[in-house]
Parts: sequence; structure tokens; C-alpha cells
Amino acid sequence: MYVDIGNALDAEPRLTRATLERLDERVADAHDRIERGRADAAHGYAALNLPDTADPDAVRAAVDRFDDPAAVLTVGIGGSALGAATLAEALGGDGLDHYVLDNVDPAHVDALLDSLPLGDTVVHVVSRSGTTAETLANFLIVREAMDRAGVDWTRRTLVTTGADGNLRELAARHDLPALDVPAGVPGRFSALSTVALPVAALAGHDVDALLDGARAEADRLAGSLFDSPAYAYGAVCYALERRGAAINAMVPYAESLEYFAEWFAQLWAESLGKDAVGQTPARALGATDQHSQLQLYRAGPRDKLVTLVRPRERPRIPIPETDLDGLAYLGGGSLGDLLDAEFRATEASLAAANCPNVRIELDRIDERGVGELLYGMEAACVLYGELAGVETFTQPAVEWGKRAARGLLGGGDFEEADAVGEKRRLVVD
Ligand SMILES: O=P(O)(O)OC[C@H]1O[C@H](O)[C@H](O)[C@@H](O)[C@@H]1O
Repeated sequence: MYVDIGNALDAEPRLTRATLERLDERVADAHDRIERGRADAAHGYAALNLPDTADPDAVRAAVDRFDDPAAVLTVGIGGSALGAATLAEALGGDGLDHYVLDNVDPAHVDALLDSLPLGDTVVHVVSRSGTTAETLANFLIVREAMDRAGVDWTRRTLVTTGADGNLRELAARHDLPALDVPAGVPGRFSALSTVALPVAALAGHDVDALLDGARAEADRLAGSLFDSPAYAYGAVCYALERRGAAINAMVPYAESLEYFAEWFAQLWAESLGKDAVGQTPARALGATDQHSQLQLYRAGPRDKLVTLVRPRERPRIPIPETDLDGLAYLGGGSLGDLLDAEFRATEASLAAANCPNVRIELDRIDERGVGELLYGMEAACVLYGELAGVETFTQPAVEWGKRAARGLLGGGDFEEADAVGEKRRLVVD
């Protein structure tokens, strides 16, 4: 992973090299704390040990029992689904279609179940707690659909869950293959673990190469942001947010990294949005959003950092020559050249408008590159959290809504549910 922070300096909000050099002293201290946390496998910090603690053999053993399925369905939500979705989209399916059920929209669930070859689908149901209502509800519906289709769901289901809870009990009761969610790894930091790696393994991807890429970034964590791409990114994001860049627009220039932007949004928002601070991740896609959000990024409030991500190598696909003079500049080139030209033009366009932007590049979007990117963003997030002094690895604010929903459904006596009834109403119809 390569991180170029040149365009983040001397823009607006203003961040200077001298400021970064002063901040680097705090980066050194933060790195020491992070390394101590890793050494102790402390909650959250343990995620940065996954290149060495993940067990690819256990993942392969768990999926090898499934006989070359046509589809895999991940049933989970948040970090229990987005890692798998990111890996599946970035690496491709190689003949295996990946679907995600990470919402409880009945129309969507109904349409998806109608389209799935249930007898040839592996269901990977993932929940650390084993209590998440959306995941359990969806799984019960998928299981019933398999029953109705005459499919033995117990032979099509892999469970990944915590040490106890409903899913652990279900796996024991029906003798389902079950993987353990790694201890001390919050869901949004679990893409390089049993939570998401089974999807990559089922598609025949090189899980070891994913972990090798992650390890390469782990090996580059250092006591200076100028020596570590991940820390350079985390420190620049933090320093710019402190100076007014309240929004970080994540803009991958690759369709296969669209889910990565959504994964990044959970990682960044759920880790750093604490105590009235944080940096709001916006999700965009290059080149498409040059015809959309770029107008705001370039000419709107000076409150943004734009992160541009691309592979240095990508397919080319030649553009045919044409007899239309106005299109002659396209003919003979390639889509890859066009996309790269637009990447560089957008980067320059943002710099010309004094909008700070960072370039992140991979050699290519393969297992190693994706491992580098995911680990690099996780390490950047951990550093940012250390510099901001927030509880990076908890998410108390998401619990309120869960209790309210459970109360509304009769799942317990929660005062949050009472508050739902007190809604101020002003209906305009
Ligand atoms: O894995 P689970 O226990 O089902 O949790 C799934 C997701 O829901 C929680 O509310 C958190 O917001 C996420 O960080 C987590 O990934």
C-alpha cells in the first residue's frame, strides 16, 4: 500500500509539514501504546495481530466440506457482513456468487430467496454476540425457505460466532460446523478473520496471501508517521479533522472497491464517532461521482478531506477507433487509461481548489493488495483513535436503538422504547 499525503498539506483546512512533524512526537507515543496493546492482545488491539493469529487452515477445513457451491450467502450485519462483502466484491467470485443479507427489508429478503439456488448455496451466518435481531431473524427465514425447498439446511450452513449465545447453541444442537469469532476483535476490525475469510476461501482465493498483505502493513507500523503508510494516513486524517475537515470522502476508483468504502465507513464512524468528536466518512465512487458529489467536494464548505484509492495495475480494455473527429482522443486508448486519467484529473482538480486529498495506491486489487488495504485502514483508524483519545473499540451509541427496537417488539422492558412514543409530531401532508 502506498500513501501519498502531498496534496493534504497547505490546503484548506490548512495542515503544514511542520505541524505533522510536531504531531509525529505524539504518533511515537501512540505507536508505543498500540504495540503494548498488541503484545497484551488487549481488546481491539488484538485485531492488529490477526496476520499472525488468524488460522487459515481452520477456515479452509470449515469450508472444504461444502461441495463446490454455486453461491454463498452471508447472513450478518455491520462488521459481521461488511468484511465478507468487501472481500467477495474486491476479489471476485471465480464462479461463486456472493450474496449478503445484512438488512431486514422484507421485499429484498423475499426477492433474494426467490433467486437463490438454495440447494447449492452455503449459508454463512455470522454474529459475535449471537443475539443480533436482524441476523437471527434473517437466518430463521433462510432456514425455513430451505426447509420448504426440501434442502437440508444443516448441511448447507456454517456458523461463525462467539463463545456462547443463540448461534453457538444452534450449532451445538444441530452439529453445525462452527468457527470462533476471534477474542478481542470488534466486528468492524474482523475482516481478516473467521468472520470474513470463509467467503474468500469458498471462492478459492488465497487466504494466506490476504494475510501476507496484512502482515506487510503490520511490519511497517513504526514510531513515525513518515515511516508508516497506515500511520501517515491516520495522522493526516486526525490533524485535518482537528483543523476543520469534519468529513472524509472515501473515493475508490474501482467498482470492485465499492463495498470497501462502505466497510471503511463503519470502521471510521463506529470507531471514531465518540464524545462529540470524529470524522464523518462519506462514500463515493470514481469516476461516477465526478458527475455528482465532486461539485460539493470542490466548491462546497471547506470541511472535507478526500481520499482517492486506486490500483496501479488494472485491466485496460481498448476503446475502438472512430471516424468522429470529436472522439478521436478516445479511440485507440483504453478504459483503464481513461479511468486513470480521470483519477489524476480529479486529484489535481481538488488540489487546484485547495481541497486536501490523499492518494492511496495498491499494486493491484488481488489478495495481497486487499490485505494491505484493509489492515492499513484498520491501523490508521487505531492510530487516529489514540491521537483523539477516544474509546476506539466500543460502540455504546448503537445500543440505545437496539434496546428501543427490542422493547417495541416485546423483547424486554426498555425505557428507550417508551421514548419512541414521545415523538414530537408535525406532519405535513
Ligand atoms: O456480530 P454481532 O454481535 O451480530 O454484531 C454485529 C454488529 O452489530 C453491532 O451492533 C455493532 O454495531 C457492530 O460493530 C457489529 O459488527
